[in-house]
Amino acid sequence: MQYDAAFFDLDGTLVDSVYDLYISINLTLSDLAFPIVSQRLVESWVGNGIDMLVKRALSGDMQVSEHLDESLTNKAIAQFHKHYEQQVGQYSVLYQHVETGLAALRGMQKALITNKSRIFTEKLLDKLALTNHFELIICGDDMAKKPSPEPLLFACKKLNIEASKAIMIGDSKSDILASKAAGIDVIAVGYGYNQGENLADYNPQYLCDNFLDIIPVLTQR
Ligand SMILES: O=C(O)COP(=O)(O)O
Ligand SMILES: [Mg+2]
Repeated sequence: MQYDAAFFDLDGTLVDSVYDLYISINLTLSDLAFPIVSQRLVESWVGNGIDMLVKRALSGDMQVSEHLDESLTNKAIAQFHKHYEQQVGQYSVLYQHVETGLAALRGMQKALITNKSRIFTEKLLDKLALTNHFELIICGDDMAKKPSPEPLLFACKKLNIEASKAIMIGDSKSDILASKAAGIDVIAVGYGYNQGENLADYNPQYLCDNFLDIIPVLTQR
């Protein structure tokens, strides 16, 4: 087989998690008397971890305002933690064919590499019965976040495989850039949260519109 291990992103790749994030962000914003924001905007801000999501929400923009007050930011992050801890997994669902696809890859080593914090990742994986699919789970607060190649290279080391024998599957440019920097092939999925970017511009080796389409890429000889 061309690949020995598959590294999966979480939000926007395996799980459509935006509604829980949208609710928790707006509860946070209304606690602080900030205007609430649309689900579409929240979706475009997901993918660089929770602190960044909160900062973008306070700024009302993808580009974080340089005038954000530090104590306000810290308060907002703490409020978000409180709300998301209650909310995580309530309305999050697996994308179509994820269960079938992961089952089809039973013999292959799999790691989950997400920018989401560990406390929320574990709850979400548990609620969706995904935990047992993965030999290794690396979260955004364990080490540098994607687009750093660090979590991908760490996974290669832990699973004892060459970068050229691994492939990453993700929905954002962070996943593609991290893979390229690590020398790992990447499948970009077109159904997730692309942060308003055209993923093809980042030249992933493969582009798939459906989770099942990744299986023949992973299992090709
Ligand atoms: O930004 C997040 O918290 C989610 O990140 P992920 O897409 O890497 O799972
Ligand atoms: Mg993602």
